[in-house]
Amino acid sequence: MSEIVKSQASPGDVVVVSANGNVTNWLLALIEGGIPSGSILLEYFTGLQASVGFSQEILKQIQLDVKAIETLIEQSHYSQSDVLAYGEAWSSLILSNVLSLKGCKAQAIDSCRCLKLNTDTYQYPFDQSFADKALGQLYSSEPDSVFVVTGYIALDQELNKTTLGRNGSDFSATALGNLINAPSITIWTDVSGIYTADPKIISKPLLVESLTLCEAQALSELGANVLHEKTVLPLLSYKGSVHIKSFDKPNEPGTVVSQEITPTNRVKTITFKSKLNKVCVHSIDELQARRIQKKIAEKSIASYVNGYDITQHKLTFYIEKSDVFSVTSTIKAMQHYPSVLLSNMTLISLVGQNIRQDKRIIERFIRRLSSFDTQEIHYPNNSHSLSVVIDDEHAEGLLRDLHTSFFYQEPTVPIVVLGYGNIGKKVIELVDKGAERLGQSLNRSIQILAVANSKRFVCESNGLALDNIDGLLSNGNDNTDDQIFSWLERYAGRELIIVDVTASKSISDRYKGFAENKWHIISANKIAASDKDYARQVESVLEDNRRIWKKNTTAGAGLPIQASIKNLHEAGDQIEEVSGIFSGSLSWLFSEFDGTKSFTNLLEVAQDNAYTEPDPREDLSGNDVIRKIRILAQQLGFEDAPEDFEAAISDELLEGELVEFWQKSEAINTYYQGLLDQAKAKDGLLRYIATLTPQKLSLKLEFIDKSHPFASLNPCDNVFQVISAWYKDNPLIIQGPGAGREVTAGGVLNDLCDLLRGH
Ligand SMILES: NC(=O)C1=CN([C@@H]2O[C@H](COP(=O)(O)OP(=O)(O)OC[C@H]3O[C@@H](n4cnc5c(N)ncnc54)[C@H](OP(=O)(O)O)[C@@H]3O)[C@@H](O)[C@H]2O)C=CC1
Ligand SMILES: N[C@@H](CC=O)C(=O)O
Repeated sequence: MSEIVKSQASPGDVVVVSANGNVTNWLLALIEGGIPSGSILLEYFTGLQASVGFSQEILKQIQLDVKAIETLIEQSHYSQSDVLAYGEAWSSLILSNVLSLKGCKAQAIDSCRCLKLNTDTYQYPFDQSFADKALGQLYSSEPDSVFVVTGYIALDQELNKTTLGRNGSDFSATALGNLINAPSITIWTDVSGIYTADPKIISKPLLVESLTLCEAQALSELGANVLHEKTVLPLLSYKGSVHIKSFDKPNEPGTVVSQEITPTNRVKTITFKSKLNKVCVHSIDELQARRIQKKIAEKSIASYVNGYDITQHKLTFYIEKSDVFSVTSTIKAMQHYPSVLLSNMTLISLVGQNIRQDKRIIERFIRRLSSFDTQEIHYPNNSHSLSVVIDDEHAEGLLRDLHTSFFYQEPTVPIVVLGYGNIGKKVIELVDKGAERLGQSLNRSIQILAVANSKRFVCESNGLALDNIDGLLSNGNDNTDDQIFSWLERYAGRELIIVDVTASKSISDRYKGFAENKWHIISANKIAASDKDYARQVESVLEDNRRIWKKNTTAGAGLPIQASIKNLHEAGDQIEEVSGIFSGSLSWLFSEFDGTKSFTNLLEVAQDNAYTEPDPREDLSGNDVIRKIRILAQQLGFEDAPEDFEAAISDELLEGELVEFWQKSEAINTYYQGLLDQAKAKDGLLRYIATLTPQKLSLKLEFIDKSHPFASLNPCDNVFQVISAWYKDNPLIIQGPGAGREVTAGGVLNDLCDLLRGH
């Protein structure tokens, strides 16, 4: 410790010390008769003198003090505080002496010279003017010294020595730091700061870099060893910074307690207090209950989960086993009758600024508890903690479970969603609703960094709040020239997922750049995937960069056709043919179109239902299905087969701009009425059928018999009939909705899960 003080302290700095080693416990044992003499103290200090080399005079002084203590105790002529105060006095003498011997001028100071307790003032426990006067004198008489002040001891209002209870030295330190307006206070301890959980139970807890004052206070009220409740008290009015560091690893950053109130809404740490007993006091009113609580607090005894039941007139709380005797006798002395209801209980609490205002944290907490037999959930009087009581036997298991759940999710891979139309909006809605569950099942948190449409984009490095993307986009950044990619440059080379739910060629042209930037891609946009040469180039860069391209929704929306082909292929099956209906919009249109409503009328409905492409001519021209055929052909190894594709509409009806297309409604309706009449005349049905074999890729608008396997589909269904070596006489059929918001967005989320699972 002397090396740390020497390297870090300057003249005028205050170092507050507690008693060395076990000294306070030995002094107590001497007082209580647990040990017959002070020889253990003498042995200890003789050893210490040999190892740290403080002066012989100090050792002699300690020997005299120990003799004096023994005599006082023998004569029963002492106050406990006076005896205990020796521990800190010796400590400050030794440290100041060792510092001086090392060339760092230091003075041992009795804290009773500067710390005097105030009358019952909760917020300002010490007398400021008393401290100002004493410290002012010290600074002027010893301007070039470091002051080594005894902790744990102060004067009471009658100017008698008094002890400050458990962790009293830390309390003295924060109190003195506050009284002298120190720019910073460092609490040196045997751990490197505050951890996400007790390192004795959790093998690899994370260090908490910073705590807000509210978090520190909540933590201290839950019995944290490093930050005692009283220690935090002076910090409520303190303006400087507070650090918790390890004297074993002084160069590590430790934990900072900051005055800033940053509403991070996340769990920072989980506290664990075991071996608690539940005490209950029956038949008392609320005022009596408060008096009991006050009395217990005055005895510096921590009580937890305090609750007064107004209907049953009873007070319940938990205390440490070692405090049971003192608490029950105190209550009995107040003419009430306590009973100890439960023993060996543990209090586990989540702590984080405003976590109680985040229903997802509460839901996750409750969900984790459901697999444990817990005693009671407790909502403390602040919004920064959430507690549960469980028996000691199962407590460590619950702590491990909670710790994994709240801290061991792998860091999120940030996601960017390009396209905020039918599918993009639904994807974000599903992520927003399911992020919690997804995070749990993937053990990764999901975070969307940016969302764009063709005009605007919004971004937030810490993740966007997903419940108001419409509002954010309306005031978002200009994206008319794909400006989002300038913002995204900072992520080049970092893992990121691009979700392309546009139908844009300019975006698909960027896929190679995405791959070069080491970004994963999830596409519902079929343009890049259907261009075999370009797709190969993209795949090759992705492979070099160990990144993934998921594109299941580019054929069959959410149906598992691509995965099934891949699995069969990998398992050794030989696929000979895949045929079926691959257009959701045309499947729906040809099922619904019976002449009662005009075709263009139905086309508008299909568009409203998000079955069509943004430009429905892409569906009618066959382009959309052709893309799907080419995507599947690559997976089947049929990509070089000759193509024979027919549109589902005559070419002249497609000519011109989209508005001109809609102006030709009459001609379009006449065209389809003609086809319907032909189908009826043949007692058949109109279907747009794709067939893939190694010899040919074809797409045709056909009249099929009503008994044909592709005849009786639900409107909008896709059907994929797979004939292979294993599925020869009885083909494999994959059938279901082939277009629509939910199924497609669901498919995109499936891709996301697969990607995050590394499939
Ligand atoms: N609908 C379905 O059932 C299925 C659709 N898909 C595919 O999903 C994709 C999206 O379809 P859908 O949501 O219906 O189409 P929408 O037209 O509803 O949405 C497309 C979105 O992309 C945006 N956009 C266009 N260009 C850009 C750009 N350069 N940068 C950022 N955003 C851009 C549009 O912006 P703005 O709003 O400003 O126009 C719009 O928000 C299509 O590729 C489609 O083939 C795949 C399977 C099924
Ligand atoms: N427009 C497409 C939507 C899905 O890819 C279709 O009709 O199938």
